[in-house]
Amino acid sequence: MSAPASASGARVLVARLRPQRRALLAVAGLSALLAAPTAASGYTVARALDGGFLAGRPGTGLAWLAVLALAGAAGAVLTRALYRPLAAVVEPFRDGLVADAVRAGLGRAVEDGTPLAGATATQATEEVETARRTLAALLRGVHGTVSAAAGAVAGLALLAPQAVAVVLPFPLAAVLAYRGTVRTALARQRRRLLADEDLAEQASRVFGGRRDIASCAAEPGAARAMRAGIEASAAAELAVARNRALRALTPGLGIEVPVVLLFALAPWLAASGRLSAGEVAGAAVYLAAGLGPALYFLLQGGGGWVVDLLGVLGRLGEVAPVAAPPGEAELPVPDGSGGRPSIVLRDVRFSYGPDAAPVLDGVSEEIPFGGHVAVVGPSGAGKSTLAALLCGIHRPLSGTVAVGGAEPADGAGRGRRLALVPQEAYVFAGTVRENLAYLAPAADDATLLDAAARFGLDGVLERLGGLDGAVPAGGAGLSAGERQLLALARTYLAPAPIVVLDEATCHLDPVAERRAEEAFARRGGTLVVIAHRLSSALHADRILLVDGGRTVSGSHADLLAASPRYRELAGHWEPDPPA
Ligand SMILES: Nc1ncnc2c1ncn2[C@@H]1O[C@H](COP(=O)(O)OP(=O)(O)OP(=O)(O)O)[C@@H](O)[C@H]1O
Repeated sequence: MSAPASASGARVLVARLRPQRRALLAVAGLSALLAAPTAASGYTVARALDGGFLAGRPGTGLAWLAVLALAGAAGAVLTRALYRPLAAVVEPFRDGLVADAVRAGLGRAVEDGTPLAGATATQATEEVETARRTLAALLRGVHGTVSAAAGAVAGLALLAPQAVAVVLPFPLAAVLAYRGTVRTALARQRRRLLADEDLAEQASRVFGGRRDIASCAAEPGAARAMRAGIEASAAAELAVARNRALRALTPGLGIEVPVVLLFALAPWLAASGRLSAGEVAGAAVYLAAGLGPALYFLLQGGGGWVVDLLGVLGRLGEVAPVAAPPGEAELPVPDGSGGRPSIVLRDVRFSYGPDAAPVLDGVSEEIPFGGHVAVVGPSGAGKSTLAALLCGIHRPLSGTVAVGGAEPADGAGRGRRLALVPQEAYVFAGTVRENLAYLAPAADDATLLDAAARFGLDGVLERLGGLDGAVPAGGAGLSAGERQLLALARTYLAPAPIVVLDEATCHLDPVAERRAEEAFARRGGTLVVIAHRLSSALHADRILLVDGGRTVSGSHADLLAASPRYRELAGHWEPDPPA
């Protein structure tokens, strides 16, 4: 369990850090410069002792210590300069994770009808915040300690190459011992995250249903369920803490043991002429002040943070993938499904309340794959109700509705089977690209521009500043028609093979409406248009008249001949726009 978790956590980490490459390079560059003051530390101490204080030249010793102080000051200036690029890495990283978690939660809600519940909130807030805080702490710690460790090893190799072979195996052994505990740590951390999510889910169910719980006197059962969740979460937390305690022992092996060894051997090293007193002191400085903080950071703080970060990112990667959901290869619209019809309504009855008169009463229709159907009828006849039944917004009281072979409200991927454009076009704050590509995140710029051109959006794009132009919240500054065109182009790009336009062109002039319907007709797939103009109906393969709870369908000529209601409607419609 732990290996895939860490691998998927690492994938999310890489994917989310990739856009911040430049800031990361700045962090790495400044960190490399920070190695210099540490590399100088042991050497200056050795020279201060051997060439200064121990040689009876305190002035020289003080001068070397002044060099040490200057190196420390330079390190402080470099550390300060690091904070700007660090922020440029961490904040966009958090924003990206929040966007992934919210997008995935909404995607599940739209596609599978999974309600947006406590787990999504925990993912988008608690888990993302843990990831942000951990990454920030890691980067802050890593830049100083990695450079200090590199500086210490380089300095030690220059000052006392003989000491390197004696001293370095200890920190390496400590790292290996620590590594042995990581696998268990990852598994335990994942169990803790799942327990927290279960608890949040349980709490949102219990709090959401508290009135029902009170009215059924089900409080003891609800309390038992909550207690079980809390106990599971506490047990998982305890298991993580135990693992941490074990790991906390490893740094001593890496640093304290070799420092003691070095001092124990110092008389022999000095007497045999292998190391001077100053070099022993310098080597101890490298160990304690250079390698020591790095190892403590790695094994006590940073290593645990890596485990936490990979664990939490692994979990986020499971529920909120960074990669765009549908690839371009999945997008093409099927041109048929083994001869099965695209939409089937069988004896559908629907009313808005138990005592309300049915809006639809015994409707049976079949729409083939690739069909283009216009739904017409007098105001209040039930056209939008029919569209809502097709989309699974309402369920029939009796009878069945099947869309793309499945019940509209159920099943995974319903958003990939059918897309609805309602009369009120939804346009959100973001770029034009984000608005267009919302249902087809994998679409490239050329595809987006092509779709925009098909809907006559070139002028709008030019005005807003192209695909990167900003769309204000609610589409402020765009006309109702322009908002509809954006929503239509977005749906045009969607993978769904069945599209329902519910008066989605009502704010367009007849020419723009015609262009939009032609674009959808050429796109392929099944098109159901709730029409408000005769021209829309005339361009469809089939017209479906909703009237008095029933439907009649046929061609324009069929309906003119058979239906007085249709003749009446056709008489009131605007004439066709001039060609
Ligand atoms: N949420 C609702 N609750 C109760 N009744 C509703 C609801 N929505 C629609 N109705 C009623 O159901 C009937 C059908 O409404 P619907 O909106 O489907 O008609 P329509 O043919 O789309 O009308 P229009 O062309 O005016 O948009 C109407 O009598 C309407 O008042």
